[in-house]
Amino acid sequence: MANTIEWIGDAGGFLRLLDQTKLPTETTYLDCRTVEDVWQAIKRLSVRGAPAIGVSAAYGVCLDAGSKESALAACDYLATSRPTAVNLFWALDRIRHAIEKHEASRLVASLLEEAKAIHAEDHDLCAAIGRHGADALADLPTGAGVLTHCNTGALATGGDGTALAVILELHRRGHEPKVYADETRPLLQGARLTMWELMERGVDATLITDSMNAQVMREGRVGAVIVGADRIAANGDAANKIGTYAAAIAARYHKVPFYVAAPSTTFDLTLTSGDQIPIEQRADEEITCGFGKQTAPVGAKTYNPAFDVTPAELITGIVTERGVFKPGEVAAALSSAQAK
Ligand SMILES: CSC[C@H]1O[C@H](OP(=O)(O)O)[C@H](O)[C@@H]1O
Repeated sequence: MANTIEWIGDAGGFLRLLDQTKLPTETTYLDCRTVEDVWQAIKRLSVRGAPAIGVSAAYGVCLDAGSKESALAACDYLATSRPTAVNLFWALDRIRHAIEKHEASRLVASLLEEAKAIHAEDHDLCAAIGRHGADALADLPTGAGVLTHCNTGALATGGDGTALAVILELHRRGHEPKVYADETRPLLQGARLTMWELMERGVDATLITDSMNAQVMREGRVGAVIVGADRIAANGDAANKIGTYAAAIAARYHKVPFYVAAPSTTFDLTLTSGDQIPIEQRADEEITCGFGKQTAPVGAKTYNPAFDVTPAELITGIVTERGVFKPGEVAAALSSAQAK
């Protein structure tokens, strides 16, 4: 598996990102030597996925940390790249605290240590999510169908992923999950990235269009749905890639359990409900001219929210590194764990 995110060198080094806009046909890397390079990479989804965005931004600040002022300005700038994934803001806040705490004389080295710690911690969070999620789905019959949306694997995180970490753990344990991957329009993270990751790992995966998922559930092919998240409010409402909400409605109608997998760094407990989650709006061309192919009249108006919010009532359980919780209980569980 190619390295999604890698810091090259020491304090004077740079950030190497696997360019996810080129997958699955090309494995190419972006060497980011300025904060602007990292901002652009996040904005155009060369690096994407809530945890991976946070990790990349943390490293990005290290590219302009010659003074506390420039480092803090880099944090503010990177925070404008994408609005929904709260991991970005969590990681930048942690870097801001490190800027305040450390001596200016060795600031870059100190921030690089903090960014590497954030990266390593996310790797471990993914592993714990994989274990807890596989435990929760252990009663699925061998070979049961598992539907997922967008991409939540190693390409989206600092480790094996969130929802995909659960699927990979089920695979490792011999449950032989048959994955149905939504292609995930308009940027096709499911087709381009999830299928690439699962096929690389030898997992049985079938690509479907987003509009097929209700029919696949109706045909009884799906034993569970598991997706990721970009921001989860205190009541358990979860923002995730557009199309997730429709999958949750179909799952409820067809009595298929619907799980959300996310680390505690994806929770925003300052929000009482998902209505307060900022939803990124993206360019018309992603729909009218996807991957350079004009498929709608030039100048066609679109509505292109990158995320939607699944209400807690449609979620069976939220898989975190601390365990699996009902949506209404997860905030208290995470808060009590943080208090310890
Ligand atoms: C563990 S990744 C979480 C989340 O991020 C993805 O969005 P994007 O590809 O726009 O960064 C998708 O919503 C994943 O479920």
